[in-house]
Amino acid sequence: MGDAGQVDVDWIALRAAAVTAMRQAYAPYSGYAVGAAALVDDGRVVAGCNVENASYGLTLCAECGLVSALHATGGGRLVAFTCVDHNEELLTPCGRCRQLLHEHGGPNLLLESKTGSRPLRELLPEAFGPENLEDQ
Ligand SMILES: O=c1ccn([C@H]2C[C@H](O)[C@@H](CO)O2)c(=O)[nH]1
Ligand SMILES: [Zn+2]
Repeated sequence: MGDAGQVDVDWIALRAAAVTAMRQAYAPYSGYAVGAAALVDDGRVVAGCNVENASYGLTLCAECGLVSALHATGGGRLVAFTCVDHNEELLTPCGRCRQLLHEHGGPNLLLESKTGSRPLRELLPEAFGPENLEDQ
């Protein structure tokens, strides 16, 4: 972490972790391997790959594995995220995964893009989140 809440992100290292995860993908049905990696607020890097199923609708996106890894290794908040496909090209998370990332990183989570990075709030404006369930 740097000053004033700024985050120093090694995007190259993060992308390398996503590529490593992508190579572990189980995607025999779509043939579309995905790997995701994220920097956690304590400096850890967590990653995940997509895991498909013969019952297609049960497919787990790479982001699902990443969130599971986040909690399995100690929890924390996601601060920076990247995701690559089988060509090692950046991909934008599906709608469900934007919501998933919002839960664990909030609207300011940085997502790598071809032109730098952008906060999740730009991809998921006016998100529904945990704060909506307060004061019940
Ligand atoms: O954000 C996304 C979008 C798609 N996929 C996976 C799901 C499926 O296995 C394959 C094709 O949709 O890509 C992800 O892992 N993350
Ligand atoms: Zn998804």
